[in-house]
Amino acid sequence: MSELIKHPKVMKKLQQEATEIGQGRSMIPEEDLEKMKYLKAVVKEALRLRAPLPLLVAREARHRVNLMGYDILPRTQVIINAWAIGRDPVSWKEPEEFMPERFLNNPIEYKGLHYEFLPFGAGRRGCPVLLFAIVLIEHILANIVYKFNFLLPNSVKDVDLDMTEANGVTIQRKSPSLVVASPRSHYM
Ligand code: HEM
Repeated sequence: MSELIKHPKVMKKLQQEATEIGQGRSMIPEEDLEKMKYLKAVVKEALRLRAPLPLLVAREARHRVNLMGYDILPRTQVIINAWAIGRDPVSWKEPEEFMPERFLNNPIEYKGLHYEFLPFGAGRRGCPVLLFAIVLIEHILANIVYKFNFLLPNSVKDVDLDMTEANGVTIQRKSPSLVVASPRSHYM
């Protein structure tokens, strides 16, 4: 939500898609989420730039491996930084920018097969509820942007929104998110 509020053009495009798919109904049903290609790109981009669990569950090396010149001995604890992987300039153009368009017509998925994008981890310790989490996020986001506009209070400008992240196991903004939600008239 913070990235959407900071990027009003992205929010507008997402709301246009929601209006098209919602067709004036009281709610966008789960079965229509598949048609919302821009929504899916927005969710992926948020997971790339703001990986909610930045460090994956720690692993232990089973064999000796040489990785980019580093010798990793058996039983070494390895911590994988999914947050940094999602911002690696080798894999991502303008990695610090929030640009959902990068995921349109792009086969990269978060299911643990594309190692440049691991918001849910990978392998046998990968997040077991990935599909449930994605449906929840998409369904809630589709419906709140369908029904509401969001403005920053106290004349704060979107460009000035402080996106500093707090330290912790999960990522969240350091300052609280204060927004004013107003109903969209007839969801238009
Ligand atoms: C946006 C939502 C979520 C994200 C981005 C996320 C991400 C992750 C990540 C990165 C891991 C570590 C994977 C690895 O090390 O390879 C993980 C593990 C796990 N997640 Fe999620 N998760 C989300 C939601 C949830 C929810 C809603 C639940 C429970 C209802 C959940 C339950 C778990 C559990 C139990 C593990 C540990 C699996 C294991 O160690 O074997 N996650 N999740």
